[in-house]
Amino acid sequence: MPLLTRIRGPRDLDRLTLEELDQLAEEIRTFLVDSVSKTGGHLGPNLGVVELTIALHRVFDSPADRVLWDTGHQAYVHKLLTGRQDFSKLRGKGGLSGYPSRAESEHDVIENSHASTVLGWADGLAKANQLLKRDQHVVAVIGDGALTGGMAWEALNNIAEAKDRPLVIVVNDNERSYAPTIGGLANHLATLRTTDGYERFLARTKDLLDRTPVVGKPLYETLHGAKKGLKDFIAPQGMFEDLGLKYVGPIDGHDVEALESALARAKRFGGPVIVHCLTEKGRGYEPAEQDEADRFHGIGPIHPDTGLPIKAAAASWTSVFGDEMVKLGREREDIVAITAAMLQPVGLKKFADAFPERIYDVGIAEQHAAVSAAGLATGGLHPVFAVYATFLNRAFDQVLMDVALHKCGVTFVLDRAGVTGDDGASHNGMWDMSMLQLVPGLRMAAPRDAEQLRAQLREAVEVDDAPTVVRYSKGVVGPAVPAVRRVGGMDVLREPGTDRPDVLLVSVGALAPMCLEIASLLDKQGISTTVVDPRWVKPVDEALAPLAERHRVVVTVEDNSRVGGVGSAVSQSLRDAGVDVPLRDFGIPPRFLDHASRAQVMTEIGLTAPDIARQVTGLVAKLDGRYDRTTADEVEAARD
Ligand SMILES: Cc1ncc(C[n+]2csc(CCOP(=O)(O)OP(=O)(O)O)c2C)c(N)n1
Ligand SMILES: CC(=O)[C@@H](O)[C@H](O)COP(=O)(O)O
Ligand SMILES: [Mg+2]
Repeated sequence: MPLLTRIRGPRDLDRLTLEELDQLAEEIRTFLVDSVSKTGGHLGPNLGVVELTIALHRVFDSPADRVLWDTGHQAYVHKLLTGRQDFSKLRGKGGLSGYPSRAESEHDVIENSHASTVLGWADGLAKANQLLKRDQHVVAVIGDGALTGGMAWEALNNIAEAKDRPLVIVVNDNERSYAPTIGGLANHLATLRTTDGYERFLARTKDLLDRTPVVGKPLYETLHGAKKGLKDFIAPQGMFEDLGLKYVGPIDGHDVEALESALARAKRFGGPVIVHCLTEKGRGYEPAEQDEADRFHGIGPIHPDTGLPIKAAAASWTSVFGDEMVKLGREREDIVAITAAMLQPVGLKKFADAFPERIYDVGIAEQHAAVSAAGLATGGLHPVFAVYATFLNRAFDQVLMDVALHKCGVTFVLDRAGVTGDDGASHNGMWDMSMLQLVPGLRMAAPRDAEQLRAQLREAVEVDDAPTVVRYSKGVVGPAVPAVRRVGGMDVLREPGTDRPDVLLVSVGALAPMCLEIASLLDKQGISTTVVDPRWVKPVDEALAPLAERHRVVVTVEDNSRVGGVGSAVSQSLRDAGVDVPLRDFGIPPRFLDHASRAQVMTEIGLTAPDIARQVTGLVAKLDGRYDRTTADEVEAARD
């Protein structure tokens, strides 16, 4: 009799026997593989937390108690057990989010997918419970990878201070982020893992003594009672206990009974307590268990029986970057690379294989990566820090005050810039070109195709007295877009034969093909358009003002927030140059975008050729004093 479909909420777990719980775990794994192999998603992390999530929801009473997830990519099982079992459109428009979502469920709290924040949330909630005398347990699940993030230690420092403030921290230790987790913390967790922990000793002793009841029970009670001395003897003080946190573990993270026992003890403790659980990423699905790269951390659709991807990988922006980095590494010994626990996803694996002594994986620690890069540059090297655009947000101050203030030659390569879509609001790389406009001296490039990516990366690493940024989209790199001619540092991609064209369209980065389509649509309306790619969007090229002056209107199009982006910078630059030409900037609206495919999101926010062409047509019509809906509707018709 299937069990999973009979679980409508966590309390339905209470009536299950241990055998039924094992069956449920098996059903969940089968469900995850069947479903996520179709939709793509974080299969490996979720296969690793099946028993842990079951035990959490049996010991704690969500939503009365709060169960919090760090990063949230491993919350699929949590969703299955809290009334959400339709994964058919996971991460798709109208489907379940790939992360916790308050709109989906009262069981969800943290929606963002940025790592290392859960302990901060938990600290705040625990403080609120204490002040408001609320009888609520707070449980925070954090992975070993997320524990390498600085914010986690800021929170732990606070949590450890209040011995009387209940808070359960579950360390989900699978020894991996994508790749094996690096650093001193990982080594310490390994020590704790291998030390025959007090809990395991007790469990073994209990098991042994249960088999000899006459001697067993009193002896077990004595051992349990002598726990302080025994524990110190068996399990040397770990870092967590040195901090003042009670430590329970290591616990087999796939043994529901052991997990429930440990979690129940932690629940009763009455202060901050760490439950160290040992899990296996990808557990129960052989292709994932065998995958040494990242245990199927995040996958696209796969053949469930083999684990092989349905679609062969095409040339991506990431792979173009990775290949060029290897060439650069051969040409220049001073070039080193940095990743924040994402060596493979940012395309630095080949560089690492070629130059193992010149790659630094700093863990999920983007702030440290930026400051360390300032140190590397000051030490005579040229660091290239490759990171997803959205994850650089948290290192803004380090870029500003450590790298830029000290005029360090550091190159930041921002992958997944612009709308990414299916990973939801917190993953879109939509803030970088606004945020980095603020950094004095920083130079920023947005390549339009593979050739420009290679060229602009090379230009960037030549700069040794300021931070440089190269940012590009997620996924398959677009078609080559040739230039008609170069003006200043900019490439003219298309120009009409007239002396004073109507529109100067400033095309930023990977949107070049769309901008050329806009120009074609405008042609149909009798509107002449010059398309220019600035290549380096910061600082604004001095040649732009005189070029703009020869047009009736300037239009900018960028895959970044409209607020403070390239459009704003161009507008300010033209004003400063005394060029009084109307400007209309198109970009991402300053709001959080729900998960959907990139194309669906771009359509929804009107960042498409027909939408922009229609609006520009209306703008030009207004200039001609002949604006009416009809004109705009004509372009609407041009969509087809
Ligand atoms: C600030 C930030 N940097 C990078 C990432 C990308 N990322 C997502 S999950 C992950 C690894 C997390 O490892 P861990 O916390 O151990 O969780 P596990 O996947 O092992 O369950 C990384 C680096 C992120 N989500 N947030
Ligand atoms: C949870 C997380 O932050 C990463 O796993 C992210 O989902 C990966 O994104 P890509 O799939 O674009 O590499
Ligand atoms: Mg991990």
